[in-house]
Amino acid sequence: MSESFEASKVGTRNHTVEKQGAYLQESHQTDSVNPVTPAGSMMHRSPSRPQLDLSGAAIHGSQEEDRTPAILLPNQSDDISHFAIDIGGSLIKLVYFSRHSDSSKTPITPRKMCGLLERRRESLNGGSLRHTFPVLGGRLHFVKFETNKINECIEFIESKKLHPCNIIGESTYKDDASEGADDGAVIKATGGGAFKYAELLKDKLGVTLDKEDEMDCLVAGLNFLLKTIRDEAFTHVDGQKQFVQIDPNDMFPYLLVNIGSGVSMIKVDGEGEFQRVSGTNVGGGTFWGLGRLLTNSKSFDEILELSQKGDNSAVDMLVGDIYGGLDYNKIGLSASTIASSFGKATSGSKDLSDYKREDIALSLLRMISYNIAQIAYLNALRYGLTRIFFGGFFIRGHAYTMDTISFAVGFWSKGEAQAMFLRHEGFLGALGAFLSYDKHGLANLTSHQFVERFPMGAPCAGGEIQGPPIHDLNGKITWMEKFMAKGNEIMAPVPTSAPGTTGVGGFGRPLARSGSLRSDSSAALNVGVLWLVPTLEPFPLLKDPKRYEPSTIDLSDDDEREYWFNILSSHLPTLVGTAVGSEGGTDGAKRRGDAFAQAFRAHLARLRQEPAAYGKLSLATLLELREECLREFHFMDAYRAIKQRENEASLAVLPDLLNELDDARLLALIEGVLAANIFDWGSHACVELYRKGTIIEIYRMSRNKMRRPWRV
Ligand SMILES: Nc1ncnc2c1ncn2[C@@H]1O[C@H](COP(=O)(O)OP(=O)(O)O)[C@@H](O)[C@H]1O
Ligand SMILES: CC(C)(COP(=O)(O)O)[C@@H](O)C(=O)NCCC(=O)O
Repeated sequence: MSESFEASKVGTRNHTVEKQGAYLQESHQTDSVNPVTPAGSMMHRSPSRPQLDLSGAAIHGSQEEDRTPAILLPNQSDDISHFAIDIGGSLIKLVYFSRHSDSSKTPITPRKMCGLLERRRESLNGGSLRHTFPVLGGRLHFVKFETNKINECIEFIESKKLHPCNIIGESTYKDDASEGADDGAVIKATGGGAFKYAELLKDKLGVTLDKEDEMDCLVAGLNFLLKTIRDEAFTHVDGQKQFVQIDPNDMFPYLLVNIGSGVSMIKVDGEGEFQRVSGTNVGGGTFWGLGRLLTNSKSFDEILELSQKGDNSAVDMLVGDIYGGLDYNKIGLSASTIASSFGKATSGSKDLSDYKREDIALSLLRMISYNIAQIAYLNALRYGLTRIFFGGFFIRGHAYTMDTISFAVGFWSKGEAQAMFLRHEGFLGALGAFLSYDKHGLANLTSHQFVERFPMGAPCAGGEIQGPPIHDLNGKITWMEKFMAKGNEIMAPVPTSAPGTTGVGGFGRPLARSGSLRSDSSAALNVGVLWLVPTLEPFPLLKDPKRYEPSTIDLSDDDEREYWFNILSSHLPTLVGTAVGSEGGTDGAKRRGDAFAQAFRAHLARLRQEPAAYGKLSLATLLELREECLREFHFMDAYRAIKQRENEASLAVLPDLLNELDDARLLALIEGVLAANIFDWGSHACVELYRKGTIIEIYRMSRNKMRRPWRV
């Protein structure tokens, strides 16, 4: 039981909050798909739903000393971190997996793991391991690097030890005498760099790249995201982000426009059924390359930042410039429509240095975005498609870019087609490559089996680690303290971008809400860490599990959101006190408590700026975020001390209570559970009751007074 909120919510709102408890842990068997690519090549997927191999399971460490000893599953075939890589013309994208378990408690080194796997293989006569592919509980991380700094990527892989074992458990250690030891790990790779850098990766990491086709991977990655990840796709119009619920049974056809260095346009008709229908060499590389030359910017983000302060009418030739300030009404062009991007620069009297870098940056961004959007629309028209997904890192979650593309698609299609964007925009290929490992069976997972988390840890991009390493608690706290001491506001690891107005007919200056973009490294580009909980299944007695929505308080309403943000902020000191108290109130716990408060405040600040930053915001997701934040700072149960006290009080009155109960025991039990559940979510009335009385009184009140539309 937890006292979640202090401040009042009495009477004014009448919400029903259900806990996300409608999932239960169970594994079940589903058939896998074996999609056929257009070229006729089979995309291999796991033939069966995975099982945990529990044989030989043993407690690791002493049960007396350790309250939560780790359980070793020595015969579990693939408890290994590993990755897939997409090496593009501009950026390297890495998707890597890490196990759930606390590595400090289960010090299984990759070498040990290889040994375990070798023994396992021997015991199976080298046979069936390849055919048992358990889906693992663990986390999927998303990281990117600049391709021209590939060595930083290699260092990252080495530092995280992602590469020592290959996907079928073959040892990669040169000194290991076992069969296959010289083969090295086999890593799934896509993008042109999978060919270009194969030798380099072999030399430096000893890994062999198993190349997967780039288009196959893009499509597989996007299909997976649309089917599996909640709040993946969204529209972006006039600075407003709106998540789109995609029906997994009605996803096709659609057009994927992947804006990387160049642009590929792919018509997707089904799982593994697609055709690259078009492309253009005027893409993200063009923007970055030309932009660098023209503005002398040092980074991609610098150009985006410049563009936020620019006025393109100083560079672009507008219809009004040509028509003496008039609209060209007959063909529907207003005076402010861009007639010719960079058209004003034809004037012989001006040099590059006479133009403002900001204006050039905006003009370029609009030129490239409009052009791609227009080609996309024409292809959608050509094939009768109305849904267009834009991916690739050119988008970079940048509001102005998305608004511009949306405007152009809407304008040209007269509202018939819709531009949609993706939170994992640039990771489609890497994800597709990761999914192509036979063993995961990931493609069969459902949205219930993923949870996205946004840790305060160190997002890493371009080789630079921002903030503390994700698993180092002490480093993380020190980092928080350092910033607190400086009086700096720590922002959660996601970027803000300035929404602005745009339009074919307008040249309005973008309205920068924040002064600057958050650094690309801190961005993690609206992408959190995906936790795989493959054993989660929807509660089978739900009337319509697909439509079940556990979060009933939607925080997209400004007032509602502000209300809850204030409640959570004002309750924070009490929560920290409770959490620290539950850990004995030690100095160490206080330090962690302060760091937790700082981290959670940073998340709230981030969400105040951009409520949809982490997906659709509801009260349930906000509370989960807070819980996750507590766990990040190792408060596994903030209410432990209260629970202990309450349990003791409850046990003291239990005999009397049992005597009171009549035949309706089951009903009483369910009512009690529901009452506790409601209390858990912090109704003010319950909190007050709890202050004045005891748990037994709450229970009695729930039985006698509360009348809800329960079925029992
Ligand atoms: N930090 C960055 N460095 C370079 N390019 C970036 C960065 N962030 C976004 N971009 C944009 O992303 C494009 C690359 O997108 P991406 O989808 O990774 O394609 P590719 O596979 O060709 O590398 C670049 O051309 C540039 O427009
Ligand atoms: C060659 C590519 C598939 C490589 O992918 P990228 O690294 O740009 O993501 C892409 O750059 C592209 O589709 N270029 C456009 C070529 C054209 O159709 O004109």
